[in-house]
Amino acid sequence: MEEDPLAYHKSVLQEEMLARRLRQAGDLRRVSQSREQLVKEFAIRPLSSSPVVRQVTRPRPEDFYRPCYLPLAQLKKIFLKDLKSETHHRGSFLLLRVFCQPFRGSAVMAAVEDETGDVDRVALYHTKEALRAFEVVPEGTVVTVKEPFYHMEEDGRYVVRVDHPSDMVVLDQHHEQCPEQWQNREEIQMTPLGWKLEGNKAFVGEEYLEAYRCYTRGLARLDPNTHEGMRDMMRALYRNRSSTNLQLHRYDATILDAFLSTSNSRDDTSKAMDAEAWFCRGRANYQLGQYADALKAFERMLNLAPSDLRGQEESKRTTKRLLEQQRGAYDFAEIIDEVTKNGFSADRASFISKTEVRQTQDHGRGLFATQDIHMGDLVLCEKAFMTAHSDSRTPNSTVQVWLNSVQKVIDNPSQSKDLLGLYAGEPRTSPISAPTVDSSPVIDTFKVSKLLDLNGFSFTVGRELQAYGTSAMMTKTSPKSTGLWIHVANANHACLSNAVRSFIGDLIILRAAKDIKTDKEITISYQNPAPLLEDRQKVLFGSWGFRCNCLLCTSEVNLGVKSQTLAEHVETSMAFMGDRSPNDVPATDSELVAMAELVAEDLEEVYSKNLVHRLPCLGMADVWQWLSQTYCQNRNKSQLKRCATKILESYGYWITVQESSISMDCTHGISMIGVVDGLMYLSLVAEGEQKIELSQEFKAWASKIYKIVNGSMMGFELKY
Ligand SMILES: C[S@@+](CC[C@H](N)C(=O)[O-])C[C@H]1O[C@@H](n2cnc3c(N)ncnc32)[C@H](O)[C@@H]1O
Repeated sequence: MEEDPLAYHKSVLQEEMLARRLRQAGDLRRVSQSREQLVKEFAIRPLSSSPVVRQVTRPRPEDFYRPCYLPLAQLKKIFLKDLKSETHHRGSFLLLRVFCQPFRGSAVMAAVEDETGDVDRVALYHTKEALRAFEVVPEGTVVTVKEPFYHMEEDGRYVVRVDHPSDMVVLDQHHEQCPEQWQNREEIQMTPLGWKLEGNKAFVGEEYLEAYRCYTRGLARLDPNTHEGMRDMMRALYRNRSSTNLQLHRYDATILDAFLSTSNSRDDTSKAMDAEAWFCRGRANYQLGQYADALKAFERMLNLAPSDLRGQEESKRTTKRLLEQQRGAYDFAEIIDEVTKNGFSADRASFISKTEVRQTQDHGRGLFATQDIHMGDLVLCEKAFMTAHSDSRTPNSTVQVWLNSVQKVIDNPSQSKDLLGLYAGEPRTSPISAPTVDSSPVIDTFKVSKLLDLNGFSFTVGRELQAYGTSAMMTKTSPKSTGLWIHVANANHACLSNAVRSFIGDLIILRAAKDIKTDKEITISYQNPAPLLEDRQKVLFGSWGFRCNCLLCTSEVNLGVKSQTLAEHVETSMAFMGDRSPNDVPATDSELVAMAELVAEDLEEVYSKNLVHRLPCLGMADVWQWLSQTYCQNRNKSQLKRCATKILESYGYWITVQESSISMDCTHGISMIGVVDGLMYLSLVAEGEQKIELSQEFKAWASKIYKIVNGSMMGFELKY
């Protein structure tokens, strides 16, 4: 293979950089730029207004380090001059002021000074993607960087690198650590009313972070024990901040502020204000998936303001969510219509009550059935914790899911336990919420990156409207998306699984692929099972760090399926079919058909023991499919019947036909679209033989399997 000169060049540079880092590690910082140089650099950078492609990459495990878990009060102040290269300054903090407008590259870059006037740069990684740099750290902001890491970046320049957002604490002007020289006199003298008005101005201008800061400063100026007039001001600031938090998706804080703003007084003005607070509370509960609490909040709101249309609408919407949550009452056709219009987001509740997370014997936690679930039934439907879709600006959806998940739990610490409880590799830990230090939850961003690898799913949005398995479905779709579903993430893998997953917008759907008894573990296949055992194990080990020992995998070892022979036959079969589409095979070309029959016969021979045990023989499914399609075109019904039955057997489904009824042994079946094809061929043959009832029964089975594989019936009639 030819070597890519660019890749080679890049790897040489990386090695040189690493060598430089190692050489300089522990050396005292050398000043590399003056304040004037930085002012110039930062004045130019924000001017680039063209949309940037975010080149944020996920860190390599060898670069992981832990966040600071100590409060500021227990850390020792150091200055920029004390920094050492490639060093985590454990037990210390820097006190800095941002002196230029920051800009966003792969990180938010800020030019900072310390109290001695020394200057440098801070790179803030992993901040919320949607925020502009000046919203994250506006010019003039006073910050502390806890346990700073002084690191050489790709361009060969050093920065104070912040990977865990909680390692940087923004200080209020009144904070005891904020030096007088950096205090803004005008701001210090502003009254709570002044802050409220400033906040309102920012809110109207949709500068929600700024509005939040203003209301917070206003509240900090208030003495809660003052007279009633001031209490009204305090409630107003809380109420306005509650609405602001709602806009910022900070739902925990919305609820708390709304609570603190209610007066429960009976005069009309207070009632109107309290109604607004209950509304915010209800909306926040709704967004957190706490529908029962949301409904209560909207009822309280409507008690105070019975004719409020927003309250009426919200309470109707919430009632629907409760029904979905309790009964799994979904109209999937309606949801598909909605998600295709709404950027692939479904306003729906999760239905997970038929399942429970429990400890398994040897695979950590797993998902278990709390009731009997019939084949084809909905096991669960879960709304995503986070999804992201690739686009030209942010080509990597996994990076977005990672950053937005980190931000989501920083904004809503009540959800941190759900996220951080997911499996992130050995050792397994029991779920705990992120600790709050210096008023902000400490989230280890690297841990979130790691758990995303083990728990995230990649999927393709836009498929919902197409018939499953058609070329339209494969081609008329958006690029890859990534999603995280907290409950489903507990499901373990089996190639021979008893449930199948599918996606509609940001909902994941699990349907039972066979009857599942109460207390049985529910498994899904993490990948489309490849015909060869080694291929399956390679992917599972490479991506999830385990080897599968499901019945299919162990049988292929124990039943002596000779991997080498099988691999050769599967390869022959693939090569044969790869060259020829059945559409191009003339009806008269019996030689080709005979060749395909020989390939199939050889494969049956290799799989003979699997067949006796009615286990799937995935390597021969394609050739039977090819033959079925050819016989179908040639209108050779008896051969079609034989080959279609073989397709089903390849996937582990065994049918017995008695008169006009059929029974299917699905014990070891793997639900894939090929099974639906096989059943529809059989339906066609029966129809040709005038056995209408039998034909209908095959079609009913076909639609059942289609629904399992596709999640809904969308596209079935279109395809068959
Ligand atoms: C998405 S998590 C599933 C839940 C996980 N068992 C837990 O304790 O949270 C994926 C991890 O579960 C384990 N796992 C899943 N299926 C397995 C299997 N069939 N055999 C062994 N380990 C499995 C692996 O450690 C894998 O990386």
